[in-house]
Amino acid sequence: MKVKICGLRHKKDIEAAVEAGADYIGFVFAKSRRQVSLEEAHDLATVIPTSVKTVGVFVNPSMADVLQAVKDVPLDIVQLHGQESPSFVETLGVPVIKAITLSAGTDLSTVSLYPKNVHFLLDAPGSAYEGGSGHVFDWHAIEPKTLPMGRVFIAGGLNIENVHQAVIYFDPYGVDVSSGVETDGQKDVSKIMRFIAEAKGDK
Ligand SMILES: O=C(O)c1ccccc1N[C@@H]1O[C@H](COP(=O)(O)O)[C@@H](O)[C@H]1O
Repeated sequence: MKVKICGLRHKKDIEAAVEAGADYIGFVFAKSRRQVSLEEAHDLATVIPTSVKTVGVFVNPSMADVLQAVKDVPLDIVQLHGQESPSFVETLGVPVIKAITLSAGTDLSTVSLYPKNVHFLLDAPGSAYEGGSGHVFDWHAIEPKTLPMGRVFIAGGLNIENVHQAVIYFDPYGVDVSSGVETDGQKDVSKIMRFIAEAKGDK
């Protein structure tokens, strides 16, 4: 099971996540209380080994901004959390995780319109920002077999208590967390380590 820890802003948290076995480290460039600048992400990325992928999170960015970040940080993958179209993703030409926010009436048939190498991330709708709300979407509104689960990350309100259930229910490619590994709005190293162990089943 792949694990992405998102919204990291301090080297000590990144080092703990890498040490515990995180596969992806996410930097939020979108408007958020977790937002980092390109310069900050570049400095933070110096403690990430090449075996761990760096992911930049954007909401409806310009192509130029994304490509600048890919080059400057550098980023391995771009996570698009807005209404970015299949043609935007195709033209971008870099590895993409496309977020799909799930609420009543979300049309999942759009998934098939994106390039076949795109990964998807299922998330709850945002509240203050476009993501990272800590809210869980209605898992049972989704029939896992209708989605390419080998290319899907589950996100949205995951934490130490529910991540094992999410892994069993969806059997996804990976899981993704931000709020659930925080205490009082700050990343919590102990929660990061326990989350990764729970997700990977090596408690
Ligand atoms: O984390 C944010 O602040 C954020 C802001 C804007 C778009 C996406 C964002 N985060 C992504 O949302 C998922 C779910 O977050 P949570 O675990 O429910 O807090 C997170 O993993 C990020 O990929």
